[in-house]
Amino acid sequence: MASDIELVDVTKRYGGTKRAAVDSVSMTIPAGEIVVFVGPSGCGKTTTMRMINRLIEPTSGKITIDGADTRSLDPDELRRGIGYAIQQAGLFPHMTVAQNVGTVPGLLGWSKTKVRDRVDEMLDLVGLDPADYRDRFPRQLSGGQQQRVGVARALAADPPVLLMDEPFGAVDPITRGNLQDQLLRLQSELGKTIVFVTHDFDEAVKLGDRIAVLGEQSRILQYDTPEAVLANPADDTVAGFVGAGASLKQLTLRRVREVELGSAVTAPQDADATEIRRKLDEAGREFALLLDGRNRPVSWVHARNPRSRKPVGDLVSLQSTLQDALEAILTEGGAAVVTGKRGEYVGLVEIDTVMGAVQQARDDHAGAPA
Ligand SMILES: Nc1ncnc2c1ncn2[C@@H]1O[C@H](COP(=O)(O)OP(=O)(O)OP(=O)(O)O)[C@@H](O)[C@H]1O
Repeated sequence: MASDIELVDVTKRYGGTKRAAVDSVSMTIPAGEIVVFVGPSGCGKTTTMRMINRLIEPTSGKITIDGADTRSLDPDELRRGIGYAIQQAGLFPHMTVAQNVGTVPGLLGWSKTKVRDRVDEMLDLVGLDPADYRDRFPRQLSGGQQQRVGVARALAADPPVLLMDEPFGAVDPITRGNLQDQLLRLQSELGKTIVFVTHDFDEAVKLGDRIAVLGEQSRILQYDTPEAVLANPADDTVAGFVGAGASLKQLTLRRVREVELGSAVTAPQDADATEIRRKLDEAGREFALLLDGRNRPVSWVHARNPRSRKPVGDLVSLQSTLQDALEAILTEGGAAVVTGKRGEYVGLVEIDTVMGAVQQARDDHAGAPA
């Protein structure tokens, strides 16, 4: 279950300020997508997001969720239908994990057993063993665990809409990466409409189905898919946000399974030198990939010296990104070896394929020069 969100000429002027914090923003957030607001500090991201659940009341303009004008709804009721996760999780310190996660279902009048089951289900979903964590207090959790509980709480009442304001801002980069992966996994099952605020353009690229790059007063500088924003930034400000390495970032968006794989000359690892040389001569290649009895890559051999073998190091899977493949190509030299579900050899990613993918993204999104 997911809902469209529509903002029409939404403006927020805080009391006592001359300039609007958010000036006449209009946008549609499609049902079931993750839309990321990214922009500099103070540009109005949080204000724009909080107007959706009326934690901040718009000065003018209209916001609808599934066509219903949010002004026509009771704010408390509206907020119960919208999950909300914020930086540092915002957990109630005097409540246990279970009480935190169960807050909204409790307010909605669910029975005790139903709330308890739901809490356990949500903790499982975000990778925390309920038996271990249910009765802890927030201070007894790491930063990353608190963030997970924050996400579990936001999801507990199964709201069609989720607002996430820098929810992973306060954790180290590795935990942050794990939390992002987990959110993407959850979203592939849940298909919520998610509005996500971040300062971090790389996070926006990773998570967003679409990115709204916001400037001063939440002016929308560009609203498009990450691929399109990277390949063709709308103006210099957006280009500045994209930063250096746009091509490398493009590669994080493409998976190995999406490109045509090359093939290596292969031989069983116990093949003799003459046999290997014959195969290489036939194919006009220099290197052969030796496989074990279950077709798993073991080592590379060179035609000139078939007895000296170089173990295969970095492998990539069909799920890996092309950036992972490039990394493997650079460390391994030559090509990245791709393996399937059971570790079996399925093909190679070569450097030309990687370069072709970057070029293709540019061609696909080539617009009028900004
Ligand atoms: N309660 C308030 N009263 C007056 N001005 C406010 C208030 N809250 C925010 N502002 C101003 O509104 C503008 C937008 O703030 P907002 O928090 O929405 O920006 P943001 O893009 O989320 O920033 P950050 O990334 O730093 O969190 C800022 O200039 C801020 O100073």
